[in-house]
Amino acid sequence: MLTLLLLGFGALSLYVYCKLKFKFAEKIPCVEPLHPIFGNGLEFAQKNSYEIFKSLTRAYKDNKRIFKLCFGPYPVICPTHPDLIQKIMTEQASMDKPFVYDFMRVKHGLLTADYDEWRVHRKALNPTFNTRILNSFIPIFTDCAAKMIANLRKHEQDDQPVNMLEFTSPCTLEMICRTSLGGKVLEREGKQEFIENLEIILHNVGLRMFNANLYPDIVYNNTRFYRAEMKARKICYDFTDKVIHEKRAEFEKKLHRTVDGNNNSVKGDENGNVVFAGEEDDMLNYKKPQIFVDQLLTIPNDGKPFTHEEITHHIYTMIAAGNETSATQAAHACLLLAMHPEIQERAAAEVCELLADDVEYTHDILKEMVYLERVIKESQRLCPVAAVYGRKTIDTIQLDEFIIPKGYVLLLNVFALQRRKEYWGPNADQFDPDHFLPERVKQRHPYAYLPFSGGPRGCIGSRYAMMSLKVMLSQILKNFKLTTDIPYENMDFKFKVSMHLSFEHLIKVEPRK
Ligand code: HEM
Repeated sequence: MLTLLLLGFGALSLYVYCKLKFKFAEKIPCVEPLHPIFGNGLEFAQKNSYEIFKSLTRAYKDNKRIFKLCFGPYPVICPTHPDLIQKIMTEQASMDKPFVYDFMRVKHGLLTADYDEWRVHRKALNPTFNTRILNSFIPIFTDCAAKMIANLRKHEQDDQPVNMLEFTSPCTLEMICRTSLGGKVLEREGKQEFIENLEIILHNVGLRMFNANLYPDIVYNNTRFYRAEMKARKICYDFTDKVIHEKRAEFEKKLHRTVDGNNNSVKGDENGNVVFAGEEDDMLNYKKPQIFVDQLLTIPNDGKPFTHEEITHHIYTMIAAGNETSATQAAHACLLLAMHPEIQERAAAEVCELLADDVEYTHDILKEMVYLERVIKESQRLCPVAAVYGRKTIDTIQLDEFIIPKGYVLLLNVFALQRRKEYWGPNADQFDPDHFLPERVKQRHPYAYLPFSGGPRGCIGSRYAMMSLKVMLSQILKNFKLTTDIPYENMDFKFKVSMHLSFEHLIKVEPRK
């Protein structure tokens, strides 16, 4: 009897506590069906990641401004209107990331760092993605794309389609590894193991993010996924540690030479990078690619050099954030082009004219690929690889009449946002690159399109991604005609860390005459 009374009292206290704690969200519309104890959690637990994504998208489409999802009593706030999204993206109060980002185990990396650390690191790293540095990467992008084209050529006489992602993935991985760790990184001993184990890490992190039962460390750390992830991390870190140590030794040798040669003074470029003796011309004119790790070794981070751990976390963040996203987006764009022959021909005509006589890629040529840019943007609108992402409040923020306290998760679904007819018109679900004609862009809400997120914590690599995608896609279009048997209406998605097609990118490549 006493036990029953105690249990009853405990349950009542918990109920009252939750009622008071989550009172701020009481009037925010919620998604039905809502279980009295588990909230929406039960429904989610019974679904696979594909069905969860479908229900989430329906909920975002049905709600005009804001709604909530309840996991037990805990509310997750889901804004749907671009005004509210703009506020979230631009206010300091919502600049932090939810706990699931911690599963990546790169706490100093920009993607996951706590707000205070992120602010300092982002300020230091912004210049490492400036236009001149990005331009210094063009020869690397071109070389990696040429290898992808050579591999595709082996299939241009096949009757069977290829899976385009199998060609774009090695290409973007090589781009990101060479621009972040140096030109010869994928020629080193152990590179195959590095690539395979990187895949294991990314896969297992994604698996954990989409399985709430794997969230508690005590559960995950006792699974085979944890053991495989730790083993893979050791192999990858051993590989990159060696590269970073060698780079540091090289940096220190050059620094001594420079300091001695300049009577103990060191010159810096406009980003604060050290300019080494004998390399002034190359470095100040960005003739050599400005490799990310070299920059991390030289730029100050709030007056101090970056530590080995910080450098490692930044490198892995770039690889995790920039590789699969770009590869998948390139494959999506190819499939959409294969499904829309007229648009493909127009884009091909533009790139063939700009790249006639095999001219070398330059910043200006890439800038002139205006139609291709609209194609890429439209493919990011309809098939955004980063379709759902989150923020966490570090202070109270007002969204409409609701005051959201510190410590709550704000969940954004750009897949739903980028297909809303209010902003994209009656053909919102159609592939139409003219959605990005300058006059139409001007009329639209600036936060109705967010494939790279937005505001100060938006993607630092967005221009890198656009340049590398233009090089890859212009080479594919210049060399091949793409066709597919998959009708556009059948495009369907599944959800891992990023959004994927629920089938392969099966495309036939024929030589372009
Ligand atoms: C098509 C390709 C890409 C897409 C769609 C994309 C998308 C995004 C999105 C949506 C975010 C915000 C994520 C969040 O808040 O959870 C983000 C952040 C980030 N991205 Fe990208 N990205 C791409 C390519 C790249 C590339 C190539 C790099 C690096 C070379 C990169 C580096 C980063 C980093 C470091 C962040 C964290 C920024 C911060 O919090 O300050 N991304 N990206």
